[in-house]
Amino acid sequence: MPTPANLPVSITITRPDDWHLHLRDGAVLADVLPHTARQFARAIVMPNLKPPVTTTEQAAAYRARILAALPAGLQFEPLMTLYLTDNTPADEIRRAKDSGFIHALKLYPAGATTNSDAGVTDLTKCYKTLEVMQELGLPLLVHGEVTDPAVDVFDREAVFIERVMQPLRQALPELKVVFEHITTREAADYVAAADRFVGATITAHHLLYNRNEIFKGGIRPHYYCLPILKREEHRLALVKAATSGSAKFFLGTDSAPHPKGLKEHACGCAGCYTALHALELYTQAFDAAGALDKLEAFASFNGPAFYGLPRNAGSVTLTREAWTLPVELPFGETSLVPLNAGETIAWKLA
Ligand SMILES: NC(=O)N[C@@H](CC(=O)O)C(=O)O
Ligand SMILES: [Zn+2]
Ligand SMILES: [Zn+2]
Repeated sequence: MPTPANLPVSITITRPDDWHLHLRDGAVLADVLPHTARQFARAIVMPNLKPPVTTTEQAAAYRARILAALPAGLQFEPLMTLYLTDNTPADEIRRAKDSGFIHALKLYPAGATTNSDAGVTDLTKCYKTLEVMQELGLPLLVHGEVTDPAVDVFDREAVFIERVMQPLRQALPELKVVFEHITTREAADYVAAADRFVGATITAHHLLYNRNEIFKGGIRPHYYCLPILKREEHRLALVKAATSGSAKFFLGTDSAPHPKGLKEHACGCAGCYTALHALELYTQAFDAAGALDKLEAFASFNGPAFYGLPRNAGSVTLTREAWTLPVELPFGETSLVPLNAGETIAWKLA
């Protein structure tokens, strides 16, 4: 189809980063890492391995395995994180900061999501440790959902704001906090109204889809992730936040690979694999909002500013050029189904 004359046919932006990524470990690393490294110069690497990455020593070893899996010719810097537990000692925070390669700690409320069993049972238990993070300027990244089974799964993020976020920010007002993968109007409003110590990542899939997508013509497990897709009004609030020009919102794909057999399953895993085409999906979302001019700050400037890191050198170009995604990808001994498998999308990374 010819492109109408008034639509931009390409966009060039400073090389972006992914501020929320799951790379997993072992043989599959080499299958997923090149997808990310092709688009992004750096990524905040999530620590929810089995067992979780809880010490600086473990993070150093994991970082070395990531770099060893990087194909020659690709430049990529993994920004490591530690998994916060009820017992993370203050000394571990100092070691993490001194390492130079650990950029944050991650809060998984115990039981909230994939590999969160070793997560925090009550955040107030961690306040002493968080105080040291505040002092050293090491951000806390939060999976912002309560785990109370009495709370409806669609309300868990909004309730987290009241039950965890507000008391935390009251107790430690200068602790840098990233509200990860926000999915609701409540979270977008909360972050927009907060001071400079709070930021948020937004995924491409939460910008593009509402919860209807999970149930279109039958149950579609590849659209199941946590926090779960919400109503259209929430998607619109996320698009508004991402395209607002506010420096508090930045790109975080939450690309989360799971083997095909565990997604297409009676009790399927949560997580969408978008690393293959993330930048194209974000471009599509910003284009649909008429806000391509806001993509660069969201993808390439706001994240480094929040983390106190320099912007990347170099650039990437996307063209309005339709291409069809593979139906599956290699994933160690098994296979991986990307989000939008077999579908044609409108933008292509050059
Ligand atoms: N987002 C997801 O649905 N899953 C993530 C975990 C997470 O980010 O919560 C995963 O590790 O699979
Ligand atoms: Zn999460
Ligand atoms: Zn995640």
